[in-house]
Amino acid sequence: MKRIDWSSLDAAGKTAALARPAQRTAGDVTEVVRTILDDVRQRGGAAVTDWCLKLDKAPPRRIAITPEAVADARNALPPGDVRALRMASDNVRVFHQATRPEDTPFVETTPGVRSKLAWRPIASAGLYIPGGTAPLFSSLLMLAIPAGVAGVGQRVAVTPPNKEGGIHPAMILAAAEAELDAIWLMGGAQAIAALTFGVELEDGVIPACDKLFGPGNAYVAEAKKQASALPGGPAVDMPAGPSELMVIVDRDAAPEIAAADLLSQAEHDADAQVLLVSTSRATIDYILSEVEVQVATLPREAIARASLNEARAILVRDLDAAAEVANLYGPEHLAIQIDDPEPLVDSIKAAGAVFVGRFAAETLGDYAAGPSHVLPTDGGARTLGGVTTASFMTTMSVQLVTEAGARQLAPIAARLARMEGLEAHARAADLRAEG
Ligand SMILES: NC(=O)c1ccc[n+]([C@@H]2O[C@H](COP(=O)([O-])OP(=O)(O)OC[C@H]3O[C@@H](n4cnc5c(N)ncnc54)[C@H](O)[C@@H]3O)[C@@H](O)[C@H]2O)c1
Ligand SMILES: N[C@H](CO)Cc1c[nH]c[nH+]1
Ligand SMILES: [Zn+2]
Repeated sequence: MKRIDWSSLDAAGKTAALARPAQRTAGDVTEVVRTILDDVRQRGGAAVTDWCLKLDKAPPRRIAITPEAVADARNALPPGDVRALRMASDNVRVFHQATRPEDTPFVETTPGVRSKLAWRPIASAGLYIPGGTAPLFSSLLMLAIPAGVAGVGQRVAVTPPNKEGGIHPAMILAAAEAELDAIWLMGGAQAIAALTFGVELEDGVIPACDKLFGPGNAYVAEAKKQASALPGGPAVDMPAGPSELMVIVDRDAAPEIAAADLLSQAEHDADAQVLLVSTSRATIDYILSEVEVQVATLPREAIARASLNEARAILVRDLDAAAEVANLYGPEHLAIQIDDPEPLVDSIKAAGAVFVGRFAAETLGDYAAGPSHVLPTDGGARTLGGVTTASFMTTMSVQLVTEAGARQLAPIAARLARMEGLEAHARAADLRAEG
C-alpha cells in the first residue's frame, strides 16, 4: 500500500496521488474491444458465437427461467441460501418501489400556462451481470429489480458462463426473483456488442437495446464506452468498472473492521482500488498490519494482493482534509468509521454510496440493504449517481395552455422568436395570441 502524507502535497501532487492506477488489463483493451465491436457489427450472431467460444470456451446460450429450472436451482442450494436471496430481493424491491420517481405537480408559471414533469420507463434495457471470476447474481438483483419497478418493457440480461460452461443456480433464482423470463449466457465485450447491435443466435434473437447497464471488468466497461460513442449507439448508465472503496477512520476505529472492509473490495479484482484515510498515523499502522494478517487467510488472496499494490494509505491533518480527499477522488464506496460521523457525511459531495458508522459494512450494501450496488467508478461519482429506478426512466415535460394563457404568453414568445430571427416560430405564436 502506498503511504501518502496529504499535508505535504501541493494541488498537482494531490491530483497525482489520487490518480486511478493504470489498469493491469489495460494494455490492449481499447483495441481488443474495438475489434470485437466491429466484428459483431459486421457479422452479427456468428461473430458473437466465435468470440464467446474463443474467450469463454462456450457458445452463447439462452437459459429460460421456467418453473422447472427454478425448482432445480432451488433444490441445488441449501434452504438458508434460498432464504437469504429472497430477503435481499425483497429489500431491493421495497427500496426501489419507495424511491421510484413520480410525476411532479403542475406548476402555473403564467395564469393559464401549466406544466409538469412526467416520468416514463425506457422501452428496452440491456443488463450486464458480471461473472468472470465470481457469479455476481447480486448484480442481477441490483439491476433487474429496479428496471422492473421502473416498468421497462424489455429487460435483456446477459452473464458469462462459469468454468464448466454453465450457470450458477443462484443466478437462476435471482432471475426468477426479478421476474425475468430468460438470461443469456454470454459475457465480455461480445455480450455488450450483441446488446448494442442486436443479433440472431441459435437460441433466439437478442434485440438492440436502448440503454445498457451494469458493472464489469475493463473489457466490459470499455465496450460500453465505445458502444455509447457510436452514431445511434445505445445510452449507457455510467462507468461501473473495477470496484473502489475509501475508508475514513479516526484514532478510535476498529482496525479489524476497517481492514476487513478494505479487503472486501480488494478481493473483487486485481484492478480494484482501496484507500484508507486517517487523521492518525498509528491507526494507519494498526490497520495495515491487520490487512496483512487477514489477506493471508483469503481464498482470493492473489487477487486481493494484486489490488493492494495500488492501494493508498493517506494521512490527513483533520476531517476537513479527509472530506477534501473523498471529494477529489469521488470513490464508488465511502465508509466513514469515526466518532460523530454526521457532520462529515454532510460535507461529502462525491461518492457513489456512503456507509456511515462501524456497523454499516459495505458488504451489507453489496447484497441486501436495498439501494443498488451498481455505482460509478473512476471518479464518475463527481457528476453521476448510482443506478436507481430513475436510471431506467426519462422525464418529459407536459405543457397545458388555455386560451387566456396563450393571449398572455404568445406575444412574449413571438417577440423573442423575432429577436432570434425565427419568423416561422413567431407566426405560430401569433396565431394563438389572436385566439
Ligand atoms: N462498479 C460497480 O458497480 C461494480 C459492481 C459489481 C462488480 N464490479 C466489478 O465488476 C468486475 C467483474 O469482473 P469479472 O472479470 O469477474 O467479470 P466480467 O463479467 O466483467 O468479465 C468477464 C468477461 O471478460 C471477458 N474477458 C476476460 N479476459 C479477456 C481478454 N483477455 N480479452 C477480451 N475479453 C476478455 C470475457 O469474455 C469474460 O466473459 C470486477 O472488476 C468488479 O470489481 C463493479
Ligand atoms: N462491491 C461490488 C460493487 O463494486 C458489488 C458486489 C457484488 N457482489 C459483491 N460485491
Ligand atoms: Zn463487493
